[in-house]
Amino acid sequence: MEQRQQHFLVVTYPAQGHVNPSLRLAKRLAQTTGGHVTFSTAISAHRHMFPSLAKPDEEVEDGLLTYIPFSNGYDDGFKVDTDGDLDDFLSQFKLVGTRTLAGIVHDLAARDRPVSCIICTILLSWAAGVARDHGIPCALYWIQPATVFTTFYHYFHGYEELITSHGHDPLFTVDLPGLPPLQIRDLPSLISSTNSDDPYRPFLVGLKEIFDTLDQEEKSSKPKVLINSFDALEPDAIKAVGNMDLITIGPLLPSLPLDGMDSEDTASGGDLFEGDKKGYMEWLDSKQDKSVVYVSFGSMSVIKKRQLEEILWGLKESGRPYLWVVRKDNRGEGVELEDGENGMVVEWCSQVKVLSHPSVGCFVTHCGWNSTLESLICGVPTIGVPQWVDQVTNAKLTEVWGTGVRSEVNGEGLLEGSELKRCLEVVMGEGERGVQIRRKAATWKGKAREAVREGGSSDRNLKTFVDEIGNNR
Ligand SMILES: O=c1ccn([C@@H]2O[C@H](COP(=O)(O)OP(=O)(O)O[C@H]3O[C@H](CO)[C@@H](O)[C@H](O)[C@H]3O)[C@@H](O)[C@H]2O)c(=O)[nH]1
Repeated sequence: MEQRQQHFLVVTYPAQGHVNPSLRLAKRLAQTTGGHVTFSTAISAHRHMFPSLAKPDEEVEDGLLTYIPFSNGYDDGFKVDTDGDLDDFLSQFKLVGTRTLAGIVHDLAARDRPVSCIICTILLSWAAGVARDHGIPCALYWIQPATVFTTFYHYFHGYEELITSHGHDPLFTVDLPGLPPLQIRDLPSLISSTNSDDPYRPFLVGLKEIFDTLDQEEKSSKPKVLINSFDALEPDAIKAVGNMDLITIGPLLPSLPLDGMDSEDTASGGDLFEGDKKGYMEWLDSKQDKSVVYVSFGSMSVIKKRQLEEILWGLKESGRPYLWVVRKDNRGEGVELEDGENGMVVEWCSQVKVLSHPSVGCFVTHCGWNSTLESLICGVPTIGVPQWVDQVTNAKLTEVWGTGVRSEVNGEGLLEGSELKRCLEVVMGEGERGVQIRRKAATWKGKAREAVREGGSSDRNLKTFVDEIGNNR
């Protein structure tokens, strides 16, 4: 009997840090299998990915992927600060999302394109229920480091009390099986935070649901978790949860800027924000190699006025040219930032292109996992200014790899301009430490590229995963 083509349905949360790695995986799957891949995020993100659609939920076909959005009940988007309670949002998301995703799976089957595997990212554990109801295998795609996965695993399996009871002691060291010693300040903020009013706390409930789902699955088979990381980067963390298969398939980029492939195609193609029209790439062309400081705190961080002023002061004092991404909606009220003599401020850029540019010498980053991987594969050393969730752990990891430094904040949690200036001097200056950091960044660039190259560890892992899904049908 002729084997049916595989059809992966990749489902993701409607945020830039989730859309980018999911879209990259979807494209990789389509190229690897030659089969159908459908990408599905909430309408609130889909409408920004395709701003010219007549209807915000319209299906899109681009020759490689099909894009079909689901509704989560918030088709115009949701912001915690202004639109209400995160708890209500997540419950509604689950309720409406379950129904509308099930509708998509049903419709695809009716169109003779039955889904053979659902892959979902974090915070969407309910998608596993949709898969189960339709008799379809489901895999979790963990879009943060294996170290963070393992940390949460241990937190939910016996270490909660130890971590919580030391929440007030940032320097207390926790030994979690398979991980290097981590201080409380290095653990994801959702579990180390002592602030019981943290508006983001409901995310922890969402994460618990993921691990409950995996525990449930483990009763009948070894759960498979795809991880956007690579073997050489986190060898111990990957093996630290023996009852699950952590399958590294990263670092996934839009189209890999591998040697000979530093093409136009380093744009992600899934931007939820409008790119700045300023000629920042030409501006970079005019600068010397490795001289520019690139500053970006991802898609979500809101930077307060005082913090912006400190950063501006530090950048100016360092005397180095800088390219700084600060969207208007992500800066404190009343803050005006203008292009300076030696610096350019943009609303949104094509980050992988920027990091691939030879004139960029340092990335001042909030350490979102995508930014961390992008800096690694482009060989750009980092100064970590972590804000929340996994970012503190990611900043710690860059120090373990030797590719960056973590900046220190003052008693008010503020990165002072003088500290930024100091870090820039460490990373970009001629001192011994800077030389070593830059050497390590170059080494890890090579290892990251090796992993995703044809025949590399991540490439092999993805192909094996695809074959296993195919064989089990
Ligand atoms: O001007 C810009 C700025 C950013 N980006 C891209 O936006 C993405 C940002 O992702 P990330 O660096 O992970 O930051 P966040 O958007 O903050 O991501 C959220 O999601 C990540 C994955 O779960 C977590 O690691 C972070 O902590 C969380 O804040 C990256 O791919 C960047 O290349 C651009 O293309 N242009």
